[in-house]
Amino acid sequence: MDQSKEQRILNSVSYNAIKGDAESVLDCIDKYCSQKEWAMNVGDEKGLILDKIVKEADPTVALELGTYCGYSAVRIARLLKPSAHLFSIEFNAEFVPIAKEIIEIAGLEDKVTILEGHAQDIIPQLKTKYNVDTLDFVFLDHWKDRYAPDTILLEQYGLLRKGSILLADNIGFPGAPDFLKHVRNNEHYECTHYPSHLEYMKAPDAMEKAVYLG
Ligand SMILES: Oc1cc(-c2ccc(F)cc2)cc2nccnc12
Ligand SMILES: [Mg+2]
Repeated sequence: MDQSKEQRILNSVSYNAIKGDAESVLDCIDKYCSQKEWAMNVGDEKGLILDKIVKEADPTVALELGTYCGYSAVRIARLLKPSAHLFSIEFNAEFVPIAKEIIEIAGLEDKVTILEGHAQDIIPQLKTKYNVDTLDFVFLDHWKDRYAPDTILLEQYGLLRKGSILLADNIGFPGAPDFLKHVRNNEHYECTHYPSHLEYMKAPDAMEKAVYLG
């Protein structure tokens, strides 16, 4: 059976990246996806915004919704302090082993736990099954119509604390209007908009930071 695009991305990382070097893994994926095959990684331009917010948050416990090939998991985990951990939720069973392998090539397998399933099923288990207290940072990068309901789940399950930082990808394109409606003009959130561009393209996109105020 023909290989998938995601398997081809893994092949490229496995062949070209330096084992244990997260930067080289990111560079390899960005090179492959800008020169060979477009893929929905957050990419190098929006990746710099992600880096900035992760450094600002300096999270002990981070959550990512939408692992895909593990690009943003590597991007986030490479910035985490020794005691910190990233949980990443992915529902597509084909992507999970590819992301695990890419994260391992980056040498970050101890910092990242990939949870396979739908966010709406896993979020309710984070405290009980995964011993999470509250989340310091959440990166939303899964299906856009799930940003708002999953954010509400995070609130309802007591997973956000005063100062928890949410960062959402694709606010420009494909867009997440319900999420923006939920966090903007909401006394419980302080929002900041970051205009950018769609990964590896000239088309406009944006990210939104929403700090939970309790
Ligand atoms: O960053 C992204 C971009 C796109 C996407 C798809 C098709 C286009 F034409 C343009 C952009 C989809 C995404 N789905 C989930 C998480 N992130 C995504
Ligand atoms: Mg995205």
